[in-house]
Amino acid sequence: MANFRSSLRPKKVKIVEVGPRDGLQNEKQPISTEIKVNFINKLSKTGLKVIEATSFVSPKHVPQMADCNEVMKKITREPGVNYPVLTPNLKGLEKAISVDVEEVAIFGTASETFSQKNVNCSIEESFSRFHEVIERARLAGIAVRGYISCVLGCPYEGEVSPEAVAKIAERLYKIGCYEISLGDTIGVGTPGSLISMLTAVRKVVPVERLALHCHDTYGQALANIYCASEHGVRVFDSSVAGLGGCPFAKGATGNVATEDVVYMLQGMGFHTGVNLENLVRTGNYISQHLGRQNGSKAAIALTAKNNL
Ligand SMILES: CC(C)(COP(=O)([O-])OP(=O)([O-])OC[C@H]1O[C@@H](n2cnc3c(N)ncnc32)[C@H](O)[C@@H]1OP(=O)([O-])[O-])[C@@H](O)C(=O)NCCC(=O)NCCSC(=O)C[C@@](C)(O)CC(=O)[O-]
Repeated sequence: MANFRSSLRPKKVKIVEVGPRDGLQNEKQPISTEIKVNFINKLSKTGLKVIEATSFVSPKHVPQMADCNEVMKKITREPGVNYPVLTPNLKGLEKAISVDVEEVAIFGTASETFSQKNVNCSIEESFSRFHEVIERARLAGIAVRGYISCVLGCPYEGEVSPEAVAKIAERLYKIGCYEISLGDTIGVGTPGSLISMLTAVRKVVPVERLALHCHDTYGQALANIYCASEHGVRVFDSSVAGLGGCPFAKGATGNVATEDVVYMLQGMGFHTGVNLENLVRTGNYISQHLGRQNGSKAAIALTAKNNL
């Protein structure tokens, strides 16, 4: 009976909403702090439990995130919702601590050239920074997530081997990242390349500690997420309305749209905790402010069907 009951319980997935950070970081038009704060506050009412709010990086490198302090001070933090931020170094972490963040993310890559373009240092140098961040975060009681970019291809070096990704994943895990997010930064991966990479990474990091972060440049993101879910991954990063792209990855387009991910996962029987209609309204809100159509197919369909 117990087994029968547990088989009826919906399987849980965690959605990490990266719209306010990955989604907006590459926007060339100025977006006011007020709009960002409204956007995050609306996301907070959708049932999402993790909303990556901003990044504490150099404003010279990423001007759109220059208001990180104000954003963190002005948002209404809902109980039970986590608002992680990106911190590439100790300077970013100290600033994040000053506004009471509870979780940060460090970001590495398996491609030397991408590392230089993104954070202006080698992979090895980036790990020296990570050690400092992890040590300080531990003292402050702050959880640290680790990203790896270019896991299925690099805009500068092309193919990236699964072994190279596994090596970085293992290092991030061993230095104390509680979760490793595998980023297909330029959206080139297919279920074929994803399985090879995931197989290599799962040998060194437990699958419960892995997340998948897909950009949808080649339209493969949902197929990749489905495939990863069949291989045990239960954490998926996405951006509402399909916003996004990395300023240091030529040709990178938006993240997979959260509305599409939620629609698919709920259809597969996963419990996401997300109210899809509220999510669609929030995606429409930010899309209107950016002056473009919502990039989610599910959102466009539901907006028309339900008059949202
Ligand atoms: C990493 C650095 C800071 C190195 O930057 P740098 O120029 O090599 O370092 P620096 O230490 O010599 O500092 C240069 C200036 O930046 C300042 N600075 C230094 N650190 C900070 C900081 N934390 N916050 C604010 N200011 C900072 C520092 O004080 C100095 O200011 P100046 O003296 O010239 O006035 C820089 O290269 C940088 O900020 N890069 C931005 C990287 C970034 O945000 N990329 C996008 C996010 S990653 C991503 O999108 C991929 C992901 C995660 O989504 C997954 C995927 O899709 O693959």
